[in-house]
Amino acid sequence: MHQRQRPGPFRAATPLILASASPRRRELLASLGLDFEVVPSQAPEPPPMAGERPDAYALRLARAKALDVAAPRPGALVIGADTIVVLGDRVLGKPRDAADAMATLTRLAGRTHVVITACCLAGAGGAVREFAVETRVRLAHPGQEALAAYAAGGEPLDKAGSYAIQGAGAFLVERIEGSPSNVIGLPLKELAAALVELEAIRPASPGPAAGGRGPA
Ligand SMILES: Cc1cn([C@H]2C[C@H](O)[C@@H](COP(=O)(O)OP(=O)(O)OP(=O)(O)O)O2)c(=O)[nH]c1=O
Repeated sequence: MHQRQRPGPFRAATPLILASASPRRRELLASLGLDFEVVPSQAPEPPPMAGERPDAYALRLARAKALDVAAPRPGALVIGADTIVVLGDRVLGKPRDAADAMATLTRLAGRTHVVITACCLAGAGGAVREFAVETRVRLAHPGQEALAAYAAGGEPLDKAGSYAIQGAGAFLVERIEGSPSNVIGLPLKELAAALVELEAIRPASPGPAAGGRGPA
């Protein structure tokens, strides 16, 4: 699938591929103004290994997704990412069903957790840049009834941590420290900086509306 370019602060300077099936990641990357292909990775997402740090785990999955898509596609820069929710030292992935979502939300409610999104930028020769970004999120406890209704509503099902700050799940969010886009699936500030440094993207030239002085 091809994501058409739309207005935004950057332009692609090299062919870019987003190795993701996530519509949120597609939207976030497109918001930068970039033209790119979408090729979801078929890499498996195994659970963390014993003793593996959460950021190392997220990086391992992001790398597997990027390399899976990059290997047969020379000349492109591939972006792979993985988002996990971490409470204490426990990694909470996507829920199996509404009951599992309710169990996760009950654990998270009234507490602060960390959302980690790891990104791997890779070419056919291997990974060229990797980083993991953390955002701290404190969820309120709105009461069991509201939690159960939200868990049953469907939105939590494909989301790490069983909530979506960009959707109805915003009603749960008491405080967020760090990048909001990182929680939704891509840390846009860090990703744009890495892509600029690799000369894979560059600032877009300002359109006619920018630059000149408007009416006083
Ligand atoms: C906490 C939170 C997670 N999420 C989403 C982001 C990710 O899409 C998802 C975590 O799953 P991931 O396994 O990171 O990604 P994915 O399976 O959706 O897509 P792919 O592996 O093909 O790239 O949870 C939100 O959209 N909003 C939120 O507030």
